[in-house]
Amino acid sequence: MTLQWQHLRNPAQSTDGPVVDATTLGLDRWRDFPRDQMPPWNDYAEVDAVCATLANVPPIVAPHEVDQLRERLALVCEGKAFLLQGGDCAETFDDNTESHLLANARTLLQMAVVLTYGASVPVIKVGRVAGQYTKPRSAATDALGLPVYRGDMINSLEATAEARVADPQRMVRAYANAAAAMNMLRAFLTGGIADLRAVHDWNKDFVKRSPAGERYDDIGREIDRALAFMAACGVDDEALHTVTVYASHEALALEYDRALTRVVGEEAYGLSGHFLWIGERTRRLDGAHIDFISRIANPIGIKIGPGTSPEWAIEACEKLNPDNVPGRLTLISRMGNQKIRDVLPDIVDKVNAAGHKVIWQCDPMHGNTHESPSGYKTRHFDRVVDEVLGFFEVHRGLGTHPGGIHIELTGEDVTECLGGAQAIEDSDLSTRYETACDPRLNTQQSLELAFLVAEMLRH
Ligand SMILES: O=C[C@H](O)[C@H](O)COP(=O)(O)O
Ligand SMILES: C=C(OP(=O)(O)O)C(=O)O
Repeated sequence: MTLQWQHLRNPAQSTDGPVVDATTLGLDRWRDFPRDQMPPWNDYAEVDAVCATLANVPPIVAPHEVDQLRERLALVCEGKAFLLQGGDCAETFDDNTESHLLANARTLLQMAVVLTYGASVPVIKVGRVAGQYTKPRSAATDALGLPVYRGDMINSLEATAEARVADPQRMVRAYANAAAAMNMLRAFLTGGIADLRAVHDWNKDFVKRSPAGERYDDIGREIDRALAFMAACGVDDEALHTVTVYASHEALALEYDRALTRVVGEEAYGLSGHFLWIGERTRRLDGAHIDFISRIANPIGIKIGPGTSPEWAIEACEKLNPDNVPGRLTLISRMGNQKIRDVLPDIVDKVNAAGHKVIWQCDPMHGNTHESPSGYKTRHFDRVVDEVLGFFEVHRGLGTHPGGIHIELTGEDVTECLGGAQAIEDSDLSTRYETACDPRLNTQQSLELAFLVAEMLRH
């Protein structure tokens, strides 16, 4: 099955200019609604000044790319493609390096190859990248009694009271870092690294020696043979040499996302990223985040935790996708492996029965976090896999499409999540525990998961 390229409108090339303005589109109505996880800004005049600057900068992504992603996601909605979304829990300015970005991108591409090859399904690739600089938190203070770290866009991870003050200037740094990341990814992904002929180079040395790395290399050899066959037949296609990875982040610091919103023609586009999502902690239907995201044309996601009712989900669909556009809305379940089989079926069943076109995506990370005996925030690979299994079981049972997975991962050899073929134990966590917030799957664990998901998709 191949993705059908459609003719895409490029509103940025329109000479007509906006035909409606921000006020008509209600882009600032969110300011009047209750807002959870508010960044503790001290100086609102400075916030306004920063936003005025960001309102005039070139955006991170382009409107036609946003439209393209929505159209591709429509295929996921129709059961003809799979959505793979992943990246850091929290991007940091320090780690916004070429090597880190490429390592993460390569891991995502490896997973995509395993899924595409293993399940013969087109895979839409979306990174948690170029903007994932904010974090919702459970408490306002950390274990030391300091204001909690809320992501590099807001304050610093450094454990001092001074570093934890929310600094509006960090939004400018976040923008600059996001722009640099997006620029680099665009250049590299179309400039050879994503070429399927380089599929073996994506396998880093530390992964090659793992069982998942070996299986991956086997696929690589089969792809080599297939490419040689196609070349011999004279078949070549751009899709074999370049890849599109879209950028996504949680729309949490609304000042930032609003400042990077542009009105194009009759619509507003949140151009801080292609795909924006609202988290479990900020999804109140009468709140600021839902209002803001309801007014932009991007494909959007909403995290749904174990406390979600089918009625809530239906109301969210009505509010966020009143025209029932396929590809517009993704419901990202993050229930925990022990709850998904009980809570998700009713939601899927009723949303479906109400006729709402949504993508069902599974985030098997956020419902499975616990503190290890040695005090690390961690997740066990078995529970992650079990939640994905549960997700597939629910959809198989209802005859609906398990549309995608949403993972916190890194291309580094970290030890943040327990288990997997490396059998990471509690005593190993301290070896390379590097996340700024939540534990991520390392490359080997990510690949293992991709093989398992490919099998689930195949069946
Ligand atoms: O990534 C998600 C949240 O920011 C995170 O799980 C909240 O973590 P906390 O409970 O440590 O605040
Ligand atoms: C905070 C996140 O998730 P959730 O809102 O599901 O907790 C996240 O994905 O970074």
